[in-house]
Amino acid sequence: MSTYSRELEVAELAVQRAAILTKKVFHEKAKGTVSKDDKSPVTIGDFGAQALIIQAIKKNFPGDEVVGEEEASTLRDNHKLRDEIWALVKGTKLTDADSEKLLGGPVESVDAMLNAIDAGNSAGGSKGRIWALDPIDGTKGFLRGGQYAVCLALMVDGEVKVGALGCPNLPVDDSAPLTADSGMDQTDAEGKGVLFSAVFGQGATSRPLTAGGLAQSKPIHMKPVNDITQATFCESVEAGHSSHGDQAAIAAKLQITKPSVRMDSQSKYGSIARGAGDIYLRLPVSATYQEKIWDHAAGDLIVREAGGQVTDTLGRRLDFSKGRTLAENKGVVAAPSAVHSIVLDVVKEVLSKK
Ligand SMILES: Nc1ncnc2c1ncn2[C@@H]1O[C@H](COP(=O)(O)O)[C@@H](OP(=O)(O)O)[C@H]1O
Ligand SMILES: [Mg+2]
Ligand SMILES: [Mg+2]
Ligand SMILES: [Mg+2]
Repeated sequence: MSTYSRELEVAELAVQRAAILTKKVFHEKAKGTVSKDDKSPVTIGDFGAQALIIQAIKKNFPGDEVVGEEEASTLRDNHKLRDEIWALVKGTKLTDADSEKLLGGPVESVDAMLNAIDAGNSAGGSKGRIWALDPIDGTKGFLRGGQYAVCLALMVDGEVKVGALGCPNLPVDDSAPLTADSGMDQTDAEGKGVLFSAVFGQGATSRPLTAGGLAQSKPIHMKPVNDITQATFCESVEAGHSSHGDQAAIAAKLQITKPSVRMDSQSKYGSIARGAGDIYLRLPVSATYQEKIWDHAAGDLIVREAGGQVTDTLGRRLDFSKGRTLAENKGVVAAPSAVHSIVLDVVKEVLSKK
């Protein structure tokens, strides 16, 4: 067995199972949205997916820690919300019985569910085996029927070794043209739903996210950019997460005329890794915001294993060993290795003039 093959299998199946739950939530009218302290939304889908994934990790790798985005305190007070999530979690399993067994089976009780959610409380750091989990990345995209991703990565001694990204609303076809988030037309109909994954040193792959899809793994590679003026940029939909103005100035300096493709979540990393887009820029809007490790860990590895380079806007590799945030980084520049330095130079030039 190759290194981390069991971790990869568990990660892929756990992401696949969690995506069954998030899709179900999307198709129900009431998504059980609550606002967190920072005013960002969290839904019953985020909580349910976190519970299912941590359950699978703890059953398979009891000594591992998890840095998960969500925590259960709201649910301990709000029993209506808690019970809605429990009904979902209880009813979600993989259709393949052997795979379900590999994940360790169902969550046993409401209390076990709350405890699983709260087990995502690791402080992170540079020692040992720590998983980074974003049960729904791009919650705003999820709510509007756009892109979102179920994101899971294993870090060992602060370095990402395994990454899995489930993107229920991206096309399965790696060569499908990239389309900007445009709302309700991107729902998870047949033909939609892709799972990207990577193991350090072993390349990156994509496959259908749906049942049976795990056997259809294909290697993915970034597209060579022979003429930078023809490159396609991906950026956040939310102008508060990445500066659209700075992106436009950088594109103009590189003489890129194609409009950027705006999409929520780490689906941007997956899309450039398979050559549907070329460059992902995340340009800091606030001087104080620290990026969260769960928003980047899986995507960083998948892009690098597909032939890309990922740094921050100052050219430093993303450092996942600093705790729950990328405390030593500012923004993200992800591009094919051959053109990364060209893009980075222009990013530095534009940002230094501000
Ligand atoms: N001011 C800010 N700057 C950058 N990212 C931010 C931010 N505020 C929130 N985010 C993060 O942006 C993520 C979405 O990224 P994107 O814009 O690429 O879709 C959110 O993930 P969640 O949706 O999991 O909360 C959240 O963690
Ligand atoms: Mg969030
Ligand atoms: Mg996120
Ligand atoms: Mg999230």
